[in-house]
This record gives sequence, structure tokens and C-alpha cells, in this order.
Amino acid sequence: MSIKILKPVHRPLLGVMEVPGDKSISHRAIIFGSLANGITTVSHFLDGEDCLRTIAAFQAMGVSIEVQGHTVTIHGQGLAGLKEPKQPIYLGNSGTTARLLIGVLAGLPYHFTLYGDDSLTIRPMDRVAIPVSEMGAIIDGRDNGKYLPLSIRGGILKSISFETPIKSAQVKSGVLLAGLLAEGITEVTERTTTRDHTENMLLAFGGRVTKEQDKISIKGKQRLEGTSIQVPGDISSAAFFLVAAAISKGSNLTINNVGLNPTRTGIIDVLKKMGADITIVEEKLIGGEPIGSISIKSSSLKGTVIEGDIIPRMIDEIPIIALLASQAEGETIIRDAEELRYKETDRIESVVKTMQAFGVKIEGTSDGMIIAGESSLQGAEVDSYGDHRIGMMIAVASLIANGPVTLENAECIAVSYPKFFSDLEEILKTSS
Ligand SMILES: O=C(O)C1=C[C@@H](OP(=O)(O)O)[C@@H](O)[C@H](O)C1
Ligand SMILES: C=C(OP(=O)(O)O)C(=O)O
Repeated sequence: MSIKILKPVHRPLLGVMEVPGDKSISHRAIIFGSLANGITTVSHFLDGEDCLRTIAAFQAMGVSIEVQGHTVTIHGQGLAGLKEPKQPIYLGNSGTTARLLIGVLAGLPYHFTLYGDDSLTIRPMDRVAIPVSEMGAIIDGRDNGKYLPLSIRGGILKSISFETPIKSAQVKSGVLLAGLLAEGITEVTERTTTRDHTENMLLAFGGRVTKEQDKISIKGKQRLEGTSIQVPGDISSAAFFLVAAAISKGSNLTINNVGLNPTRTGIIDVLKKMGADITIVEEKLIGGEPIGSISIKSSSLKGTVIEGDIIPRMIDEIPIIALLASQAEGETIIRDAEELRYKETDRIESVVKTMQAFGVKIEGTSDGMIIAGESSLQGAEVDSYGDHRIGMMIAVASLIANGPVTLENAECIAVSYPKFFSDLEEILKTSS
């Protein structure tokens, strides 16, 4: 366990930076590159622990994957290149690896065992296991197949028409991936739009997927061709710096090469609604993904209500938005975010406990939280609870706290942002 003592700096964030590659897109690049025929090159790949787990999973199935810094080369041989792994596959902390992999493995004629760390072991897997079992896979696991460890006997799948009851891109993607390996046309209907990187990337690999209103259709048994993928910077990682700049007086920060996919930009909408001084410049479209720069200056902020369809567009940003809200004028209410309870931690509980330790008046509700604004943050001894997003939120809070902050379990930040502390130090140097 690593403990970090974080001293308040009370300094502006100044200058220009980039953030590491998008986690969701990095996972999918490995998955599609492994299913495709021919070589796939992935640049600006996120070398976070979660994405490395996805690489290891496909390597365990015999796919040749080379990692050189942030460039990954996958020697895809189509489905024929995937073999039965000799050992159980370890998924670490990664919900995305687990849920997407269940969809793929369901369509392969082998037996698999999946397991994860303590956090992943208590996150629900039946949300994907149930629909892909309906398609023909045989899946069992702890507590009647709800949780890891999971055993999967994959094979011939039939298509399905599935309306997802959960606002989850992982569920949608898991079923679409099973649909890619199935006979016939699989349809997934989602009432609330979630991130669409699976759909975009399928097109980039030469596949076909269509969307009509809220129904996504995919034809099974398509042949995918290897390609080059340039991963945009992760807006979910950028969010920590955007909020740090918004709440640190005198800041003027630009983040270049960030993914601006509209299914992910809820954080920008929230910042704008709260009065942040923020400018977005969209520059290019790569692999169906818009990329651009975000500039932000500190400004006065006001509380707001965040609810409804915006929630999946910023689900991973809610911990850092809670901190933002604590610095705004007036109350902020977050609703419709019950999915927070199924993340690396129950993020309603972990955000509330953490903010309370800093002296913020905050109350958890069944599907969100109510945060009082204009809070001055006191120094505190806090724990990430092994949740990377809570760990980074604590680090940002420490910048403006009135005393030192002790962060326990800081190492989990490497799940999505291994260089977080050095990037933060670098951007603070300019103002020292
Ligand atoms: O599909 C993805 O890459 C992700 C979807 C989201 O999860 P849910 O689909 O469970 O909401 C998000 O929280 C996670 O970090 C990444
Ligand atoms: C919820 C997250 O990831 P995952 O579901 O892949 O563990 C996250 O990165 O905040």
C-alpha cells in the first residue's frame, strides 16, 4: 500500500498539456485488433493497468501483441487465431475488460475461467452473462452466475434482440461483441445513449453496424481487417485537470488532443452550466472520434442540478464533479446516477465519505448526492479505497486544502493514469 502526503499548493495551473490515451478506446483497439485479420497498430495507447489486462487476456489466447511504450502492434489472425487459454484469465480491477470479454468469449468454442481483484469480484457480471447465455453460451459463477469467478463455455451463438435495462456501454458492447460472433443480426436497444466507441471502432475495422433511433444492429460473422488506431487523450483523465484549473485561482490551462466524442463530453456541459470559463476547439475526426483542445480559466462557479440523459455522458467524472460542486456558490444536486454504486467502489458512498473528511456538507441519496457549495477544505487523512477516480479526486482536493492531506492506497491511480502525479507536478511547475 502506498501512502502519499499531499501538501496544499494554492497555485494556479498554467500552460499546455496532454493526457494519456482514452481507456475505453484503448481496450476496444486491443479487442478488435485481436479479432481482425492482419496487423493493427495502436498509437497513444493507454498503458494503465486495466488496458494491460486486456492485452494479457488476448495474449493468453495466443494472440501476438507487442507493446513498445505507447504503441501496440497486434498480429491478428481472425477468430482462428484465438486459442483456448491453459490458465484462468486474471482481469485485475477492470470492469470494461470483464464485461466486453464475456461477450467475445461467449462466441468462441472453448472453456474459460475469469477472475479479478477484490473490487471486481463484487461487481455484477450477470448484466452481460444473462443476455449472452440467452444467445447460447454456458456461463456460471459465484452466487448463481452473478459474480466472478466466472466460467464460460462458448460456442455457436444465435442472435438476440435485447433491450438493455441498464444505462451501460459495457453491457451494450458485451452483447454487440457476442452479436459479431453470432449467426444472424443482433439488435441492442438502449433508452439512454451511452458511449459509442464500440460502434465507431467496428466501422474503423471495416465492419458494419447501424443505428436507428435507439436500436443498434450488428450482423454476425463479419470479417474485420487490421488497421491503424490513434487513441485520443482521455477526457475522463482530462477532467481532473479541468476541475483543478477551474477551482485554483489564476489558472489558465489548455489540454490538447482530447477525445470530444459527444457521448463523453458531459463534463464540459456541466462545467459550462456551472459558469466555468471554458473554450473547446474541435480539430479533427480520427477513426470516427472527434479530437480537439479544451482551454479553461478559473472563474466563479455556481451550483446546479445534474440529472437524466447527461449522466452516462459523465458517469466516471462524478467524483471530481462533487469536488467542483463543493467550490461553487449554492447547492448541487446529482440524480439518476445509481450506476455509481457498481463501480470500483460504491462511488456514492466513497465520494460522500471522502468529501465529509474534507469538511464538506454532502449527503448521499439512493441515486446520487446533494453537495453544499463554498466549502473550505480541511486537511485530512483519507483513503482511495482502491478506486483510482477517488484517489485522483483526493489529489486535486489537496491542491486547495487548508492543511496536508494523507492519501492511502494511492497506487490504484495507475489503473487509468500511471503518470498522474508527474503530470500534475509538471503543470504546477510553471507557476512555482
Ligand atoms: O464501456 C466502457 O469503456 C466504460 C463504460 C462505463 O461503464 P458502464 O458501462 O458500466 O457504465 C464506464 O464507467 C467505464 O469506465 C468504461
Ligand atoms: C468504472 C471504471 O472502469 P471499469 O468499469 O472498466 O472498471 C472507471 O474507469 O471509472
